[in-house]
Amino acid sequence: MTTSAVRVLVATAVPAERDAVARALDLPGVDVIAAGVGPALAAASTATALTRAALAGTPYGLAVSTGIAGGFAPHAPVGSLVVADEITAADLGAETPDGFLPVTELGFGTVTHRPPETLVRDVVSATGAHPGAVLTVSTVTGTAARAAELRARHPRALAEAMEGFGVAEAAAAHGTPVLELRAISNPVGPRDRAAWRIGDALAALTEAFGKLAPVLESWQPHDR
Ligand SMILES: O=C(O)c1cccc(C(=O)CC[C@H]2O[C@@H](n3cnc4c(=O)[nH]cnc43)[C@H](O)[C@@H]2O)c1
Repeated sequence: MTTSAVRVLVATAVPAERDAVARALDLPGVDVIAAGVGPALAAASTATALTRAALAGTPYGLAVSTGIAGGFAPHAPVGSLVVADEITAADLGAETPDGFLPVTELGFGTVTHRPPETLVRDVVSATGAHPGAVLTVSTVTGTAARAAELRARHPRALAEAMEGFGVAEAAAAHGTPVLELRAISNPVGPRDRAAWRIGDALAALTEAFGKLAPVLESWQPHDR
């Protein structure tokens, strides 16, 4: 028996990232959208796309959050790739005199989604991406102190970006597996926007998705 490829929704934040991915991924059944910046808009856009496809009788079997990201030095240098084995909302919770409490410790919701292990392994093999935790933040880190605080709370964190958890929440609501792949454009730390290597990171993203095409074409949800 032959199995057909699952439909894949790839969500970037901005059009430049969408175009970098689309340059390498021209496959039937793969849609690449610019879903907006930040977890809320990413979740809304992703949920809308997933719902539309489901109502049309052509549901997606995988949602991918991707784009550029900040990397935690020295683990994820500029120009490298990171694939999330854990997508964690790093600032969803409450500040207390004793430190940060995630919403889960307040008795609500979830702060982590885990992509399928086999898919993460396949992405590592195909692209050379480093596997680790990718944090989702609503505020880009701008100081060394905040970077150190995040790493202390999440010792496995390799990168931070602003959309992964939103895409993952939307995917989870549809029972759809999720993946997050990031190309590092800047170190997480003191703000120096002029030093962001956006062009290099977008080129790395295009190269990665070129290598990923056969992985996405052959992946099946039961491989989870
Ligand atoms: O100005 C441009 O040409 C341009 C091209 C592509 C992308 C951008 C963005 O500004 C994307 C914003 C997007 O990037 C992620 N990101 C990148 N670095 C970090 C970081 O250090 N901390 C958190 N997020 C980061 C994030 O997902 C943003 O949505 C501009």
